[in-house]
Amino acid sequence: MRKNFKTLYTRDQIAEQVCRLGGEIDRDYQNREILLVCVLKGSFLFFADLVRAISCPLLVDFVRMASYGCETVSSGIVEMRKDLEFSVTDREVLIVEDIIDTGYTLQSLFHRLLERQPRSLKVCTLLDKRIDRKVPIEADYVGMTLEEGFVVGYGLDYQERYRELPELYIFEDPSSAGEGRPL
Ligand SMILES: O=P(O)(O)OC[C@H]1O[C@H](OP(=O)(O)OP(=O)(O)O)[C@H](O)[C@@H]1O
Ligand code: HPA
Ligand SMILES: [Mg+2]
Repeated sequence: MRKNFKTLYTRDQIAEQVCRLGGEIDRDYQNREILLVCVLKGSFLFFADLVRAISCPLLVDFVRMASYGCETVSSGIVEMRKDLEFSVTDREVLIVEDIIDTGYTLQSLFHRLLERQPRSLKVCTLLDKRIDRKVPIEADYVGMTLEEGFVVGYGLDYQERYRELPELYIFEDPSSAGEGRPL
């Protein structure tokens, strides 16, 4: 293992939480159709696993939000680079995020979708990092809480790298980006 990657959650630990979340969502939606919204890019692997852990009927759609660029600190300016294709009006909508950190990304998306008058609007996040939260926004379904650190792997990036790693890691040394990968 390279010293700049510290394992946060293994594949099995992630799978266990995804399975739990799928069960909670099934219990709450009671077989009603859900429009699941994948927040690209970071959520793509979590989303792909979560849809297969849910038994309710569902539709999938994708938005692209971005605020971090190449930094590990949010710019606070959230761009919607790709909108949904489905209308959310009168649908049961569930936003699927990989991580809530400052909350700026989710807040921006949540308010945009709320204006379109969904029947319900909820949030599921794999990781909830509360320490740097700048706006009061909470998820309805949380995989794991995170105390501190910048996370990569399982969809999450640092400067667009490491999304493909199957586990979640704390990335300890941004200055070494690109030099190594966990072995
Ligand atoms: O709560 P916040 O501080 O807003 O941070 C969370 C968001 O930041 C990351 O997206 P990013 O802007 O890096 O785009 P990406 O998903 O393409 O990596 C992450 O995937 C979340 O969507
Ligand atoms: O810890 C993180 N990792 C990757 N992207 C992020 N965006 C906000 N926080 C993070
Ligand atoms: Mg990112």
